Amino acid sequence: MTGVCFLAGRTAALIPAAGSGTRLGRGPKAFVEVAGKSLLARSVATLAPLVDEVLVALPEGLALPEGVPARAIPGGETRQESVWRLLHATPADVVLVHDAARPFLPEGVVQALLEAVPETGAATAALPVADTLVRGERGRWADLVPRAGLWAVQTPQGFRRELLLRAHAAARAEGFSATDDAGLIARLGFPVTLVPGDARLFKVTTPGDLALAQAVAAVWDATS
Ligand SMILES: Nc1ccn([C@@H]2O[C@H](COP(=O)(O)OP(=O)(O)OP(=O)(O)O)[C@@H](O)[C@H]2O)c(=O)n1
Ligand SMILES: C[C@](O)(CO)[C@H](O)COP(=O)(O)O
Repeated sequence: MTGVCFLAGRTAALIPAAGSGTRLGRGPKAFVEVAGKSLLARSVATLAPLVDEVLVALPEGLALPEGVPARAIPGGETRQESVWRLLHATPADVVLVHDAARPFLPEGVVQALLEAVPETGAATAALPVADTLVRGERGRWADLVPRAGLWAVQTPQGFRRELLLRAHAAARAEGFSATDDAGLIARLGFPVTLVPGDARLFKVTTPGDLALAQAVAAVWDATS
């Protein structure tokens, strides 16, 4: 174990990076570069010094970019399937699942997650919702959604690996799919700790996000 000494056992970062980046429209998204560095390389750079190993799920037939300190496996058809495969590729006791598509990961968020996991077995970075929320119908305002108590869920998400494996296995057995891993745990009735996330942890999803990422990179690269 390298950076964190309050956890017993081995820790692995699992990075689902096998998506096709359809909404961004620039090919496999993990390989898209921002200020000369791929989204994947940026995500790995924060995590590698804080865990024992980094595992990445890549699109079939693609290899890791040179110099990325990780081990790669082929990903699946969905994010959930990619994480399922990653979970089977490590013996680690604690896993941090982090989207390659969230390239600006403050170290403090990782440390907070690693401190939270021993308490409940599951924790996620998340931010309280700051905007007014509304349900729309055919482009028109239908109902106001009270935002009190609502959080926007980010990654990383940290888990005892056995617990996350159990949650994934249950979901697979029932044909259930979720947009993230913490949701699979909560669905079984287990607690998930909400750890303060960070605005810079936004997910690069659309071309507009890529423009924002270019601007953040200018500051990030100059200060970290
Ligand atoms: N079959 C898949 C699909 C997604 N991911 C990963 O899950 C993360 C979040 O997914 P998303 O942002 O939706 O990425 P894409 O699936 O690539 O985007 P899109 O839905 O626009 O195609 C990304 O790091 C992506 O690479 C994955 O590992 N395997
Ligand atoms: C896992 C996630 O990033 C948490 O917010 C999100 O659910 C991924 O969603 P996507 O539609 O697969 O990008």
